[in-house]
Amino acid sequence: MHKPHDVRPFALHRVVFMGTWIKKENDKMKKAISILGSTGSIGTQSLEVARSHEMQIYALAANRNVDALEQQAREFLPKKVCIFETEKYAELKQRLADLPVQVLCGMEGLCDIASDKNADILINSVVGMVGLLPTLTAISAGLDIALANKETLVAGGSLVMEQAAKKGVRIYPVDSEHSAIFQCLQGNRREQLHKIILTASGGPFFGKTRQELEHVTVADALNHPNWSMGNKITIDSATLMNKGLEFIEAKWLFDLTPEQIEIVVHRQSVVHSAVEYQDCSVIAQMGVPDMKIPIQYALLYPERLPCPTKHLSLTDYGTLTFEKPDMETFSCLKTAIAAITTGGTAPCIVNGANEVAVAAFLSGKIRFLDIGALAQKAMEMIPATKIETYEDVMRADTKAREFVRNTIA
Ligand SMILES: NC(=O)C1=CN([C@@H]2O[C@H](COP(=O)(O)OP(=O)(O)OC[C@H]3O[C@@H](n4cnc5c(N)ncnc54)[C@H](OP(=O)(O)O)[C@@H]3O)[C@@H](O)[C@H]2O)C=CC1
Ligand SMILES: CC(=O)[C@@H](O)[C@H](O)COP(=O)(O)O
Ligand SMILES: [Mn+2]
Repeated sequence: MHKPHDVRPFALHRVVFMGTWIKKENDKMKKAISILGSTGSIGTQSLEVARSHEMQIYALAANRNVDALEQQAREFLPKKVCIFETEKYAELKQRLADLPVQVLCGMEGLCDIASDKNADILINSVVGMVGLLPTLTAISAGLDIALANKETLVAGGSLVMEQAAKKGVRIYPVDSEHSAIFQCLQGNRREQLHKIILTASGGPFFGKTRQELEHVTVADALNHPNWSMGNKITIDSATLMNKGLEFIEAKWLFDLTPEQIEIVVHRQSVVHSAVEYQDCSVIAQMGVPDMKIPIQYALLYPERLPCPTKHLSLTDYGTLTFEKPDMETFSCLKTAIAAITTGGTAPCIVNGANEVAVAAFLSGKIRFLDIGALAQKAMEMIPATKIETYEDVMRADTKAREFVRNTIA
């Protein structure tokens, strides 16, 4: 590995050429960003936002997509690049040999980037609870986080929020609903909040019966009506586990009780969520369904600059609809709410079971309804325990994964 670069490249005013850093004094828009999960749906849209505001990219990380990572490294000239899969390290290093970039790998590499305060903010957009340790590492280092990786909060929300508060680290929500809630909370008194209204699209199977869901295919489940996203979250949207994970994410981000969270199915995904205050005023955040809006808000908060997306035309929609979710057919939602009501490691168990079950569904090993059944069974069979440390979370996650693997085998 070559010698790391100047460790304080952003401290001074510099205007630089040919791939070195541009940092203008007093220019708050020109943030330096590190992205974990840069090759995914959120990662690439984050880079679009960064490109449109000429932000600096300090570091990039992916799982195993060497082609995309190489291309991103050539365009954005980061100081550090990490590939999680160690078997891909030598190839990436060789491909980037002509660039002044430090190439890292594995969890060590992710945590190196997460703790590097040459960046102003870390976007955590990896998929799965593998994102928890980098999140905790960024918090220990005192680095602010734009958090898309909801599994981090589902599995270890108590640890994350406690440590962020202790360190004074800001966690900006990227998830569209949570960004909406965060936006609706601005300028109002938190103690006067009555409840939040978390909207759900209902996914591709809205209105279907369990019998109709028995033989749906992977392609059917990946056909989300409004959003183009990575495979795992798209399946979660189809089972409504995504809304269950978001219920738990909202609980931790905004310090709510389960009773303060209402889920409403809103098929158009235009109202991204709403909050109701004690005076019965409901404030909603709306916009076209495009993740670049919440990503940009997280990165530029509190600024509201032009975003590379479309303006919302309400008359193009005409009608916006709101309905109750069907928790009997979409049992994942019920299971996730039961898990956070139980507390401790229960949400982590449901999350771990769901991650393995979704992967099994995507590879054709189980059927669609098995996902919810496995998550529920894991929660029933594995006793929930208190979370005091990261190891407590990891133990529960491992048990849940083993349980599902053994049940499927
Ligand atoms: N997509 C969306 O619109 C939304 C997503 N989210 C949340 O954001 C997160 C990311 O979702 P999305 O972008 O859709 O997912 P994708 O599957 O599109 O992308 C996942 C990204 O994470 C990388 N990755 C996976 N595992 C690791 C690892 N161990 N180490 C480093 N990188 C890793 C992947 O790399 P590689 O390409 O090499 O596999 C890829 O860059 C999820 O938690 C999701 O729930 C939240 C709201 C909306
Ligand atoms: C874009 C985003 O934030 C997703 O989490 C979205 O919410 C998925 O849609 P569902 O409402 O169908 O889960
Ligand atoms: Mn969401």
